[in-house]
Parts: sequence; C-alpha cells; structure tokens
Amino acid sequence: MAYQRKTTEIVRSLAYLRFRRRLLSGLLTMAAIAIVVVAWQLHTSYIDREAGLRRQTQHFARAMEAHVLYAIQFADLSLIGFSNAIKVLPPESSADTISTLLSSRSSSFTHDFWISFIDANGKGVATSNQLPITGVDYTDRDYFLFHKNGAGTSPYQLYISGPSLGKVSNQKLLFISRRVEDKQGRFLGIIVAPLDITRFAAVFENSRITDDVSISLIHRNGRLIARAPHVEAAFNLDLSDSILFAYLKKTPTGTFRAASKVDQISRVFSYRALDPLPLIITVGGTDKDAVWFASPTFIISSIGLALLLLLILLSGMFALKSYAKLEERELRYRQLYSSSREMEAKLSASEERLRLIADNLPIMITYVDCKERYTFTNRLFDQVFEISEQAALGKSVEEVVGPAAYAISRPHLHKALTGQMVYFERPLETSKGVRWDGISYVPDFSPVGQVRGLFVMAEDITARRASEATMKLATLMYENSSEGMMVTDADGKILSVNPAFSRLSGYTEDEVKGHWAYELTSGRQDQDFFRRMQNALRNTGEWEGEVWHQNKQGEHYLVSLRFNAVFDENGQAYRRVALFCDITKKKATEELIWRQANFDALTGLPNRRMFQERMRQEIRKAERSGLPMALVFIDLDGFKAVNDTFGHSMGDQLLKEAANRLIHCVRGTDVVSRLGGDEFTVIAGELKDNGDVQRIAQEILSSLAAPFQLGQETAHISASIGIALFPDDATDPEILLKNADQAMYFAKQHGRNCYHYFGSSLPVDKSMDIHRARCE
Ligand SMILES: Nc1nc2c(ncn2[C@@H]2O[C@H](COP(=O)(O)OP(=O)(O)OP(=O)(O)O)[C@@H](O)[C@H]2O)c(=O)[nH]1
Repeated sequence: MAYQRKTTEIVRSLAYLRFRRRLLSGLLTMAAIAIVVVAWQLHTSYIDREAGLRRQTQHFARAMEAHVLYAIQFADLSLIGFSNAIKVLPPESSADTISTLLSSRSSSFTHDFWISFIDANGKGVATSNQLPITGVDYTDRDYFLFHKNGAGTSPYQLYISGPSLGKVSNQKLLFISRRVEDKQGRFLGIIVAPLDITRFAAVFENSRITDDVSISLIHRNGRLIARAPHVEAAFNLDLSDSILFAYLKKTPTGTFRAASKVDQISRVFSYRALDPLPLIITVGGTDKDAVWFASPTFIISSIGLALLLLLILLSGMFALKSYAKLEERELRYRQLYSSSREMEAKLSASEERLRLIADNLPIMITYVDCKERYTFTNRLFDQVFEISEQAALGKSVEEVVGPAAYAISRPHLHKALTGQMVYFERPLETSKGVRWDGISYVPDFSPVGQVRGLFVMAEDITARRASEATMKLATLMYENSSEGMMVTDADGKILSVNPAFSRLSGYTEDEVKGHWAYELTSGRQDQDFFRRMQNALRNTGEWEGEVWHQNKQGEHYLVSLRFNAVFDENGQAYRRVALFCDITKKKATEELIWRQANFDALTGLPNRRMFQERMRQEIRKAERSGLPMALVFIDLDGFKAVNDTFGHSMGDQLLKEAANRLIHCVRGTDVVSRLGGDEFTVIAGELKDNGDVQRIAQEILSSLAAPFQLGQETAHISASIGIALFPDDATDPEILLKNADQAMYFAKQHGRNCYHYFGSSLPVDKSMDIHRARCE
C-alpha cells in the first residue's frame, strides 16, 4: 500500500510539474506576445508622436520663417527706400540732410530696427534713431567690406551679416545692408538696418507653445543670431560644426533629432534655410511635456499590459490550482476507485471466507428476516434439515423446522424480533433420532436501530445434554454415596470430598480442601507403605489397600481405600479419585473371627488349625535352612483331677497359667499352641544344637511341675512330653504330629512327668528313650 501510494504521488507530481512547465511556457509566450504588442503599440505611438513632433516643428519653422522673412523684408524695404532717397540727394548733401531724412522716417519703423548710413569711407553718417554714429569707423564691418568690394558683382544685393554687438548701441544686432550708389553708379556708402535680435527672441519666445520648444535663427556662417529660450547664452554661438550644417548640405529644409548645443536637450529639429537669405530657422521640440510614460496610450497600454499580465498570472495560478485540485480529485477518485475495488475484492473474498467458515462450522448458522423467512443457511443446517440451501431460502422457519420445533421456537423468535438476544434449548426430531440444539437468536439492527433480521446459531448439545444427565447422576451418586469420596490433583492435594467422607472423617470439605491427602492418615503406616502406594499410583494409576486414618476427633480408623487416576487427553493423570470405606468394625469382626478360628479362646495360644499352619511354615523354613526342627507334644498329667477337685473354672485358670509357663519355657521363635483339652505343642525350629530340645523339654517339665495357685487352692500337676524331629522322624506334618503324640503316649505310659523322643530307626518299644524330669 505504502509503495503504491508513494508511486501515485510521484506520478501526480510529475504530471503536475509537466503541466506547470507547459502552462508556464504558454503563459510566458502570451506575456511575451502581450509585451511585444504593447511595445509595438508604444513604439508606434512613439513614432506617431515623433512624426507629430516633426510636423509640429516643421510647421513652427515655416511660421518662424515667415516672421523672419517678413521682418527682413520690412527692414529691407526701408533700406531700399532710403537707398533710393540718398541716391537722389545732391552730392553735396551733408550728413545733417541725411540724418534728417532718416529721422523723418524713423517714426514709421518699428522698434525692431533702425536705419544707419555709412559713407563710402566707412564713417558713420547718421541714424534714424539719432544714435551718435557720425564719424564712427565701420570699415571693419563685414557688410562695409562686402558692399565696397562687391559692388561690381551685385550692387543692389541685400547683405545680411552675422550677429554682432552694435558699436554705438552695444546691442545684439543683426545687420542687413544695401549698397548706395549715385546715378553714375559711384559708391556713396551703405545703408544699414541693425535689427534688434531681442525682438526676434521675444517673438520666438511668444511663439513657443511649450517650454521645451526652442526656436533659433542662425546665420549661414554658423553663428546663432537669436534663440528662445536662452537668447543671452546662445547669442553668437558657433554652430558651424553642428549636425544642422551637415543636413543643410543635403537639403535646405529638413528634420532631425539631436541634442541642442545650447542646453543639451535632445529635440526634434526642423530647419528651413531662408534662401537666398543666409539665414536658417530651426525649431526644436521635445515630447518632454507630453511625457511618454504619462501619455494615455502608454498609460492605457501599460495598464492594459499590467492587467493582461496580472490576468495571465492569475489565470496561470488559477489553472495551476485547478489542475492541482483536479489532479487531487482525480487521485482521490482513483484511490477511492482503487480502494472500492480492493474493498469489493475483500468483500468478495470475505464473503467467500465467511461462506467457507459458515459451511465448515460445526454449528448451524442461518439468517432469518423479519418475516421469519430464511435468507441464509449454512451447510450443516441443510444437512440436518435435509434440504438444499436454494430450497430453504425464502421458506419460513415453521415450514423448515416443523410445527413441533416451531412451537418451542416461536416465543423466543418473537422476543428476539423485539431486539433482545435469546438463548434456548430445543429438541428436534430428525431422521437420525432426537437432537438437542442450543439456539441463539442475535438481532440484526438497521442503522436506524430497527431489527431487520436475526442471526441464528444452533449448536448440537445432544452429547452435552446426555453428559449433563450423566453428570447429574454422578453428582447424585457422589453426594449420596455411603462411601467416602475424595478428588485430588495429580500430586495428592485434595480438591473435593463428598458428604460421606465428611461423615467418616469429621472434616467438612472446606477443612480439607487444599490439604494433602496423606495428612488424613494416622501415622501407623511407615514410609515404605506410602512409597509403595506412590509407585503403584505412578505406574498403574491405581492403588487399593487399607490405611489407618485419623478422624477430626483424633481417633484412628481403618479405611479401605481405592485410588483411581483420571487421565487427561495426553494420557497424564491429572486427577485422582479415592473411595473410602470405614472397615474398622468389619476388620475387628474379621479379626475376632480369625482369632476365634485360629487361636484358643482360653489361653490365647494358636489352636490346632493355626498349629497346623505354623507347622507347615516351620517345616518349609527347616527345609530351606537345612536345620532340624522339633515338635514337642505336651499333655498335662492329672488335670482331670484338678477339674474334678477345684472346678472347671479353676481348671481353666490352670490351663491359662500352664500356657503362660510354656511360653516362658521356649525361645521367642518357637511356637506354642494348644491343640485342645490339656494338650499343648511347641514347634522349635532351626535347632543348631541337639541339646536345645532337651533343654526345652526339661524346662517345661520343671515349669509345669511347679504348684499352681488357683485362688485359695494349690494344685499340682505334671506333664508328659513326646518329641518328634524333622526331618529325622517325619517330614509330613501330620505324621510328625502323630509321632510326637505317640512319643508323648509312651512317656505317659512310662510314668508321666517325663519326655520321650520318637526315634524312627528303632522298634517302637525300644526306640522310646524315656527321660525323667529332673524333679524325678
Ligand atoms: N477345666 C477344663 N477342663 C477341660 C477342658 N477341656 C477338657 N477338660 C477336661 O480335661 C480332662 C482331660 O482328661 P484326661 O486327660 O483323661 O485327664 P488326666 O487326668 O490328665 O489323665 P491323664 O492324661 O491320663 O493323666 C477331662 O476331664 C476334660 O473334661 C477345659 O477346657 N477346661
């Protein structure tokens, strides 16, 4: 996922960058075009303005030309008039005459110029304005030299000299002059009109429509005559090396752009050569006042361009933003689409998995809608109800489960449809018998909280029900058994006991729970006993036996105990069940019976039966050890008389005393028995010395011969003893007894109070070896 997302982001970024690059180049192209268009427009505007300026300066130049020509012509007319007048004056006319003549007409002159007459010698004669020029030498003036020398070439030519200061007036003047001749053509002098150039400058100044306009009157010799503005500074400035004169060589009128030599301002100059006069009018103009960047065209263009650029920028940004949004949306859609596809695939897989799970679950799963109709069933459901899913879908619960099962389900169904979770158990008749199901109804809520159906799960609990019944029975048995029961863990720690155990031991379950089972024992058994028990439990899981327990009151009681192990699925014993039964009384009864059967009730000695048993045992022992064994048969002598004399009970008392004395006469390993009446036996085993039996017999004879104190009475008896040896005298116990009896008989026959050996190798009579008791 992380890798995919990263990849998507990279793709998006690249696309975005590509779009941005293209957009940027498009916008830059548009901006460049807009700038070019605006620049072209501005340029056109500039050209137009320049052309306008040219036209304007040309127009001005023509106007100024007219003005200058008019001023020159006007002054020239006066020159011509005075020239003709002087010409006709008599030669002897004095300077005063000429002065009068000039003065007479001075009122008709404007203040722009006056008239002076200079004689043929270059001396000032008179002026129209009464300036004292008489006698002033003008021979150095160019106009004097021109007219004097050039008389032959063009005697009436108007001469315009360069600007200069008046010698008398000291004013800035432009001199126009004519030659004056008499009728014979002799040179009389020069008539000069000094023109006040400030007048020109004033006219020029007044004619300027804007401050940046310059109007100049220039002489052909390169000297600047009059100018507006800066007339003072510009006067007589030498412009002969300026570009104007370069143009003049090409054409008498024209326009060019150049920096003014006077104020260094770049202007468009239009010039006009006032041919044939040696004068040039220049009018220079700038668009300074109509500042180019303040011009409407420029402003509009600039604003338009700025707006256009802004628009381009904004549209670019908008386009970028829109693209980013679009891309983002597209990415989102793509992710959504992808995730929805993934989700769809997951859902499909999940649905398949769910179906797989549902079909393989060991429980029935269905979905029932609000109308109690199945919309989903799993395989087990179909198998149990022996119906295909297709057939089950759309069918009602009652139709599928049958009226009997439905009658049980209906109230639960209705309860679940109210929104409650329901669990109940229901039997179902199937073709395989009765099946019990634990059924859960889980309501399915719509997003608005309404129950729109039920998830139904039915678990087969037939076995559990049966097991529960068994358990119930087992519990009943456990609780009501007369046998004590105890459950421990594998190590013997008590987990539970039943009431019978409590009755038996006096302990309640709480008192023994958690204790070790061996704590109940009385301590009568040794460690070996418990070790054997543990081994048996470990090896077989079972043990059975009798154990002495101690109850709560401290009393010991014997229990018959049976341990059985309960194994887990791994075959390990994890519980042990013990059954207890108090056998103390039974055991006592058995003991009594046994004692009664095997012991003499009067003396407590083994009786004949026990004697025989012990005989067999001793014979086996003798056989194993190879040591001889002796059977000593004792019969009391004169006992009947004791009975008869002192009574039966005294007889009994004597018998008991006799038994006691016998026990004291024998070794600890020897067995003393009473065969009945006044007959006793001693089994003396493992005889290492032949004298052992003899010593016993002697001891018995003397012991029994001693008087018996029976209450207030004293009784005297003796004993006759017969001895038979194993294996010498017999190997069979019965024969051995018979032989011993027989030997005793012979002892009795031979005087009593003695013992006699039975010897099998001797004739009966002779084999009898009678021994008298020491007391004899
Ligand atoms: N007091 C008493 N007498 C018994 C018991 N059993 C048997 N007797 C009697 O013991 C006597 C035994 O008889 P005998 O052995 O002939 O008497 P005895 O006087 O010893 O005779 P000999 O053996 O020949 O010396 C009989 O009188 C029995 O009645 C018993 O348990 N108690």
